[in-house]
Amino acid sequence: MGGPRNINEVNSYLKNIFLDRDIMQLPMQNTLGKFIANRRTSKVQAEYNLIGGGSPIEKWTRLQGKQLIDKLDVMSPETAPHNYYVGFRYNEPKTKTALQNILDDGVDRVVAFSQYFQYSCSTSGSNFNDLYKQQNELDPTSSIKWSFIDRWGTHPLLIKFFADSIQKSLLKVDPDQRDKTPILFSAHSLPLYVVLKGDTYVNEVGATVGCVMAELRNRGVINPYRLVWQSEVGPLKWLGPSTEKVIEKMGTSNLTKNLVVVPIAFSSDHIETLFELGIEYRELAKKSGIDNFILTDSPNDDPTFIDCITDVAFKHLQSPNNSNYQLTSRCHNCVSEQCKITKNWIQTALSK
Ligand SMILES: C=CC1=C(C)c2cc3[nH]c(cc4nc(cc5[nH]c(cc1n2)c(C)c5CCC(=O)O)C(CCC(=O)O)=C4C)c(C)c3C=C
Ligand code: FES
Ligand SMILES: [Fe+2]
Repeated sequence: MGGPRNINEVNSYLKNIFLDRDIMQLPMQNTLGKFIANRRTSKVQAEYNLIGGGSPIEKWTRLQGKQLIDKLDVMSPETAPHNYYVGFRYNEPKTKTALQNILDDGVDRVVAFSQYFQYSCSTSGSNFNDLYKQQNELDPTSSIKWSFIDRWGTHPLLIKFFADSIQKSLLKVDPDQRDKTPILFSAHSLPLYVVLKGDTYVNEVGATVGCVMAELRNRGVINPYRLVWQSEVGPLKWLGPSTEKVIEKMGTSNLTKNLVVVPIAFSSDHIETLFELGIEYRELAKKSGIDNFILTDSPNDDPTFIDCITDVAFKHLQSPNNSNYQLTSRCHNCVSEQCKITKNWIQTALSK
């Protein structure tokens, strides 16, 4: 997604989100999207002010990219030297900027590596659609050989990262309460109509949670757990149960005084982890009677996570077409002409 680097970029960042037809379709989108973005700007600016005045996403993504290519140069000398480019969707450096830099550098082989572990047409799908449009404009003769990493939510090192950080967090609970402490996995929600369209995200987040819990059970961890959904915006019906309501009820019904919350769908910190979970829901938990609210760390530059993205890229370079058929398949009820065009391009690019 990217994020505003300072509060002056919040308005254009929100406009870009509300004008993206892959994430939402509004009547008279050009007018209504801008209107909603303008109305939300001061609220979102205040939230960014509480987390340091801007999004840390570019800092984390560059640290991840740099460490990934350094490791890859050693592991895969036959495909070296490697380089990384950051392409965000709603704020600079956008995909268009990254692609222009790639072309200026004379690169002829590129892996489009989605940093969302779990695929949704509203996130990764929107980015692949944008990538198609930008390359069609800037590189119409297709001088670049492309391949795609579209989902990796059950990679063993990703599972290890989450299992390790949950175990570390449980150590912050008194031993006599530790095994009973609920683990709440929280992911960004989807409007229900997107789920019914056939979007695979909910399923894929569930798969990540299932693998993390299987690993923890193997290690003898017996805690109860739930998967809950955060950050709904606007009047639509969204997938529940909502993170906010579950935290509140767990506290007010006296179910627990300790809670471990795990952001399970984000590769680095941003407003949803730092503000929504770290400030807003921490306060809500406290008010509801949960004294010990423990938020696990986002992957950021954790060494296990860096090993994970390196391994994902390394395996991909050895076998670049292995996600081909899943990525080119479409949601059951997809009516988007753009999805069709992008998926045709991906199919053609992979067979080159
Ligand atoms: C990781 C998964 C995400 C999914 C799936 C997702 C779907 C989705 N989001 C919106 C609308 C908004 N999302 C906004 C912010 C936002 N969304 C995600 C992640 C997913 N979204 C992140 C990480 C962020 C925050 C980024 C940051 O600022 O650091 C916003 C803007 C914020 C606001 O106005 O409050 C909107 C709007 C929809 C409609 C949707 C599925 C269709
Ligand atoms: S909306 Fe999922 S493929 Fe088009
Ligand atoms: Fe979102």
